[in-house]
Amino acid sequence: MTTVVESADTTALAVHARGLGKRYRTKWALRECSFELPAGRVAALVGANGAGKTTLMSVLAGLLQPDEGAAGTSGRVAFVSQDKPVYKHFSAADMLRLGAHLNTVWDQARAERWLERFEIPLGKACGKLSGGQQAQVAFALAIGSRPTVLMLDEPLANLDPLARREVTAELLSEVEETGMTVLLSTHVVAELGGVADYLLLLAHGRLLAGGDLDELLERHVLYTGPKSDVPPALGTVVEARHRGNQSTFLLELPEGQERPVVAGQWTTRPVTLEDYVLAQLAATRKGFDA
Ligand SMILES: Nc1ncnc2c1ncn2[C@@H]1O[C@H](COP(=O)(O)OP(=O)(O)OP(=O)(O)O)[C@@H](O)[C@H]1O
Repeated sequence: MTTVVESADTTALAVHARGLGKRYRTKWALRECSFELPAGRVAALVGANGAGKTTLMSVLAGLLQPDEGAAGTSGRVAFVSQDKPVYKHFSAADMLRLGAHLNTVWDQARAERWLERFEIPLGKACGKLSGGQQAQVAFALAIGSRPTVLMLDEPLANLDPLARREVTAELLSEVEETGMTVLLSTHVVAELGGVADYLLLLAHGRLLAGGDLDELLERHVLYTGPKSDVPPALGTVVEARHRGNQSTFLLELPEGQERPVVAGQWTTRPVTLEDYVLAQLAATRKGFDA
């Protein structure tokens, strides 16, 4: 579903959540979720299957009522849900006409530009387009509504590797051009390096990490060296892996501590988004943080 919501809240923050919680019957899908997403950022919402990403986006988009806490978004919000439905008998051009009819603010040129960029035939019935092409029609519709906050649930899921790279690049240039804020959920974190600058990491319905991505990664370091039960420096072990005679530790450094220099056979390298997310997912799966 593509939904556009006009919000009365026009604070400087693009999205905020305070103590947000949502349950389905008795089971909490989201709990005590608080964060502030500044305007103009590209935020990656990541977490294992069932972590609560869709639930969070649906609450933020106003499609689900929270059971506790509150959330707000500034300006116009467009939400493209995971299934990205388009009317099967409508062509892409018909879908854009529908977008123009349903939205109070509409940028036909921008929507058409997106379709041209990805070589989506305008006249063909959407039902005859591939899954990835249908997703592009849904994105064009969302972009055409000129949102201030664009929320995309698994936008990269149906796309081939090249299209994934091009969609993220295109989103980034839309952000630069329009100043909009993007919140996208994904399992394909490798593609988000250099694109996302803010991270929201959910585990079991709770926000495990949230904030500026550079700052977050800066506080972490990855060590590889001879097999050892303990890391070569002080810090909180996010993940320890032991293979053969080798150990790898991903550490969160104590607040304010400089990156330590380690001697001997240990090597260190900066932590990437993928390193960090995989380590956190592995840790929560093992129950360390659950
Ligand atoms: N309509 C529903 N009724 C009951 N439980 C639900 C419903 N929707 C989601 N849930 C449950 O809420 C939890 C969070 O689901 P959600 O779809 O938000 O996770 P997700 O992080 O988006 O997962 P995925 O990565 O698999 O898409 C899961 O335990 C799920 O089973």
